[in-house]
Amino acid sequence: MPIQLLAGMCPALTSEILMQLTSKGIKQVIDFVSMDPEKITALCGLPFKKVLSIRRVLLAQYSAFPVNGLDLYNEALSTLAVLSTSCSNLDEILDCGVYTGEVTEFVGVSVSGKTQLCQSLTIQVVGELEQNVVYIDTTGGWSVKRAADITRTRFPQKQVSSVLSRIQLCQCYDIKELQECLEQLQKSLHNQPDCFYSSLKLVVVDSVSAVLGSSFVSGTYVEGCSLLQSIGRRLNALAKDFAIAVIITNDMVSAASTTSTEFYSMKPALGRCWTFVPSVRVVLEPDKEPCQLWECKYADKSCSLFEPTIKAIVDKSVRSPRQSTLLKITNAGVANGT
Ligand SMILES: Nc1ncnc2c1ncn2[C@@H]1O[C@H](COP(=O)(O)OP(=O)(O)OP(=O)(O)O)[C@@H](O)[C@H]1O
Repeated sequence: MPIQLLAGMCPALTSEILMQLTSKGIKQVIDFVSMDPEKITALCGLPFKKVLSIRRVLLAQYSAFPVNGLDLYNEALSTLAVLSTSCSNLDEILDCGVYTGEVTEFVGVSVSGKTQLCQSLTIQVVGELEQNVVYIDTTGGWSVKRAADITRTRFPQKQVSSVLSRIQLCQCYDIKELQECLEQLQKSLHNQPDCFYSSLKLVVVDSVSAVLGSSFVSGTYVEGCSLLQSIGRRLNALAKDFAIAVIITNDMVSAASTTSTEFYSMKPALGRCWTFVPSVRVVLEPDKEPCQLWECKYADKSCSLFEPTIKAIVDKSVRSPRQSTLLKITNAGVANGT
């Protein structure tokens, strides 16, 4: 803040003193309060006591209220929540579940179970914790029938319609729509137009990589990257500012391998400019060939017999080491694998 703006606000800071300060290069309030008062006295030829009194007034009026480390720690604890996934294997590798204030990413090839996991977690949060969820679907993968089936199997005593009414579904099919949707969500969380937002604990984006293609095709590569980074920042801001858990999914794509034994290897579609976004990244690897899983994905009847097993590997985490576990997709959603 320029020191000139304080003219008339602090009686001791007269226009002559302001001129003397600015002529000696002390142009910002921060320059004044951070400089040694004796140095200011010598530099500007001002009385030492006057400099001290101006400094005291400025510090009292304009500095932030001091908070100690313990208060900050307690505040962080009170806003932190860990949402259990209902699957003990997954909770174990995630250090008890999905954390509010963080972005958790699930990466995997097509049919590796990313959407099933997102739907499963959503039903868990609305059914068990009775908290609200915003589900942003960019692939058309959200299925009300599947959500209702998981609800009926997991919470037979609850009314499906009342559980599902806690979910707000948003469909976006390009990166700009996604950006607008997140912007709108941030505004709604600030203004709280209805009580839905005060109990919002989870935001799901399935998938971020699916909206990437359209923007890279229609715009330049740099434009696509900057849009992607702004989405990443927005997701993190949502998580941190409103103590919400954010779950996103990311596809795997083949890329030229750096080892001499393989021609290509699989890599997350959202590349380097995305790596700073998630605090936790879990890679999902199905045990079956994708073609078998595709058959099952589009043949509803066989799914319950099939129950594919998925290996979940923690690839990045601020808490737990790299570890893996087995999961299974069942009629009741994601469960422990054998
Ligand atoms: N009711 C069910 N019971 C058991 N397994 C199921 C059921 N419904 C779907 N599946 C399994 O879930 C898998 C599909 O997972 P999902 O659609 O979550 O994949 P995905 O990683 O999101 O794929 P994509 O990236 O193509 O959207 C299939 O292997 C299918 O067999």
